[in-house]
Amino acid sequence: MTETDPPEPVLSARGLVKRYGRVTALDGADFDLLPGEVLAVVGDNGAGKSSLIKALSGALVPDAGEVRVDGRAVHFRGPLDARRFGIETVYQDLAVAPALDIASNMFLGRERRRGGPFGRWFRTLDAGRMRAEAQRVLDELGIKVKSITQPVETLSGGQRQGVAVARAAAFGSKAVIMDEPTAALGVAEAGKVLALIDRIRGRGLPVVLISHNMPHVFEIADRIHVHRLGRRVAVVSPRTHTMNQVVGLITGALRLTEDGTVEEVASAVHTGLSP
Ligand SMILES: Nc1ncnc2c1ncn2[C@@H]1O[C@H](COP(=O)(O)OP(=O)(O)OP(=O)(O)O)[C@@H](O)[C@H]1O
Repeated sequence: MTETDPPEPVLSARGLVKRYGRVTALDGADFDLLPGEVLAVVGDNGAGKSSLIKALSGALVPDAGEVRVDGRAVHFRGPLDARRFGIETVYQDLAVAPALDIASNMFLGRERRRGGPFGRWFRTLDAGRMRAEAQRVLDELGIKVKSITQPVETLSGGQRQGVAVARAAAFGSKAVIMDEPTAALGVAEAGKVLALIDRIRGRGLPVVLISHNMPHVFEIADRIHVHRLGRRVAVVSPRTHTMNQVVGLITGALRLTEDGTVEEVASAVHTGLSP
């Protein structure tokens, strides 16, 4: 690789297809996540964004196409397969167990056992170690809570989202994928989640962010993947393109040319169908 070569994507996909009966959710979708970046995925309702990230996180098995990790083809049969590759996903519906405390939530399904015969034979949990580790991750990410032992149901929406994001950041070693992490939050709490994403990027972990919130996307993303009708139609930078242009790409009013500029898509009236 020379200095001018683009970096190898950490996570990528080529030609993904997913059909639900007559509906084509993914229609030959490509995807590339570069090291250390925040990549926003934007698109209209039904464009196939969720289907795309489900394929990348193992929650959906595509009918055709390929997912690659560090350039090598992988075949995820479920979310656990993706996790084994260090790909963690935070879903829109906040997969936390409300009655359990913060530390238990962070280690849900990955509990630490005590060493020695107790851990081995009685499967005794190492609560102290889990609490200490959970606290360390929260501190590192700047998430403030009263106590690591408080039930998650006593937290605000933003704090809960923080716990879900912290869990992904703690276990993700390759990439963190987030589906609308700020959708249900107020302005202040959404700001904190954006700051959290920034810190995760600061630790060198790339983040995929699905969002309908254009100001958030422009605030945090390094690049923007525009999804339309089941496939990637453009990748642009918030530094070189405006929000209006991105909205035009989403609706199909604009398209990206080879040199990276955008142009209006001629309507039927302009295409010679009428004199
Ligand atoms: N399990 C399913 N069964 C049937 N159709 C589905 C299923 N999941 C998604 N679809 C359809 O596939 C298309 C793409 O859906 P998808 O959820 O991926 O889009 P999206 O861009 O994430 O939309 P939104 O922004 O509204 O969440 C839609 O037409 C949707 O109705």
